[in-house]
Formats: sequence, C-alpha cells, structure tokens
Amino acid sequence: MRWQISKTFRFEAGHRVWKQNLTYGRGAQFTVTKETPINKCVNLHGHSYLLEVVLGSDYLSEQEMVMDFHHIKSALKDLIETMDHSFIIDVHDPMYPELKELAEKYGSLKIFPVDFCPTAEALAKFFYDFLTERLREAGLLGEVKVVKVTLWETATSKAEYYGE
Ligand SMILES: Nc1nc2c(c(=O)[nH]1)N=C([C@H](O)[C@H](O)COP(=O)(O)OP(=O)(O)OP(=O)(O)O)CN2
Repeated sequence: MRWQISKTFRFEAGHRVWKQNLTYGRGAQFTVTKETPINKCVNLHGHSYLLEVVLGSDYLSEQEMVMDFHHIKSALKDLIETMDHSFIIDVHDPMYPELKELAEKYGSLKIFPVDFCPTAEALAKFFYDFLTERLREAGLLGEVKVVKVTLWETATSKAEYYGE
C-alpha cells in the first residue's frame, strides 16, 4: 500500500477474560512462582480502550485522500457508541446467562455479547472484520483496505491484527 492513514478512537468498557489460566498453556513455563498465580483477568474489570484503525490504498481519491478521516469516524461511530460503557461478554462464558438476566432485570448493565473470549487480540480482529465488512458493503474494498487494527487495553498492553 503506497498510502496508509489512521484514526484512533477511545471507549470505556468492561470485560472478563474467562479463559485466562496462568498455570498452563503457551508461555506458562516463564511464570515460576511458589504460589499459584492469580488469574486476575477472570474478574469483571474495565479498560479505557484505545483503538487505532489503519487504512491503506495505492491510489488517492479525486480529493487526494485515501478516505476522509470523517468517514472513517462515521463508519465506526455506531459500533463505538454501542460498546462504550458496555460490558463485553462471550456468549460461551459460564457467567453469560446470569449477567444477561441481571442486565434484563436492572437495565443498568449494558452487555455487549460476542462469540469469542474478549481478549485484546480477539477484539482487534473483531474491529478489523467489522470495518472490512463496512468497506465491502460500500463497494470500496477494491480501492481501500484495512491494513491493521491496534487495540490498547492498558498503557502497557496492546494487540495488533493485520488480517489474513
Ligand atoms: N495476550 C493477552 N494477555 C492478556 C490479555 C489479553 O487480552 N491478551 N488480557 C489480560 C487482562 O485483561 C488485563 O487487563 C491486561 O493484563 P496485564 O497487561 O497483565 O495488566 P497489568 O495491569 O498487570 O499490566 P502491568 O502494566 O504489567 O502492571 C491479561 N492478559
């Protein structure tokens, strides 16, 4: 891609990484402690998420742009607003049925169900796929592509997704 542009978005949301288990799996050999490590991310907790989407094109439009930043904002606006102050939860999470019930009962728990464990990696792919689909629907995929999506969960942790 000869040009790349990016736009960042902020939103606040809760989640829980219900699959976290620090006692086994990829890299667990590096975590050597006398006590069993605590899986703190299985707790319901929240983040000030920072999302960056990078769009690329080999050709500029007649306006000398990959795409107006304003339109990128518009393409993601509804999704970001829906996710803001929500609790992102995997429908396969054992807590999902009860959280859904609580949400229905009190109306002050805005759940955002997804069908994956909401890690930074999986959420980055989720945004990538969403924006790619929006471009496809608009007939723009031949001209503009989503190059990369980066999602910061904390000031020190982020995931990047580049598509297939
Ligand atoms: N590969 C991933 N690992 C972890 C994820 C993730 O999405 N992908 N998520 C979490 C937790 O949700 C957590 O919020 C972030 O974890 P971590 O960086 O360990 O948070 P800390 O506050 O402890 O960071 P420090 O800056 O190192 O104190 C866990 N792992």
